[in-house]
Amino acid sequence: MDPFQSQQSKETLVSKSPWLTPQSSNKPAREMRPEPSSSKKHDKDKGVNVQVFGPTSPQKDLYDQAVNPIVNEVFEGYNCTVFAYGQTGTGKTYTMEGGAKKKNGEFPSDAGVIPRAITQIFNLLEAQCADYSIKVTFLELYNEEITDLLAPEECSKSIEDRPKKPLTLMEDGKG
Ligand SMILES: Nc1ncnc2c1ncn2[C@@H]1O[C@H](COP(=O)(O)OP(=O)(O)OP(=O)(O)O)[C@@H](O)[C@H]1O
Repeated sequence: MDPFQSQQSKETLVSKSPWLTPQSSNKPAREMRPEPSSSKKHDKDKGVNVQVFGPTSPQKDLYDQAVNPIVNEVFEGYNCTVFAYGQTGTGKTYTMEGGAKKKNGEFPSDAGVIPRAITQIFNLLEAQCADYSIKVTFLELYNEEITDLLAPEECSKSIEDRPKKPLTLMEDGKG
């Protein structure tokens, strides 16, 4: 899955969409907020947009420090993006998807950002006893071509057998 690719140990970039963020003038920027005490060791990184974790950082630490606060901000009305990139084979898929499935309702230690974020979202919704609906899209952007990986007519076939169905890029009314 390439739209949410990440390199865990070298470059993991987490950002909000500033042009879509409501009430941004009333809110301090995320990187200027007080950090939890657990991230004291990253004091030197405060105020910078890109923070680097060491190569031995476990999936949970990366999630708790970099992504958990972003998901909370979604519930405050922000549009957020977890954007990750890196050279081929550096661990983007591993970081985002993780290496194994849930066992006995518990995440394995190598569960990635996506299952952890989905769990956090549903936990927050359940805690609010909210009526909610959730929409999910899963797009592949490869060689400047966008493909809808959840297109219904393709789901009956295995991934290898599915013909690529490119989507058309369109602008909204504001260009
Ligand atoms: N932090 C990690 N711990 C253990 N194994 C890892 C870690 N990061 C990556 N790997 C392993 O390294 C290999 C390459 O990782 P991965 O496929 O995630 O890279 P990628 O950046 O998505 O590659 P590509 O750009 O080619 O799709 C995989 O076998 C993955 O399981």
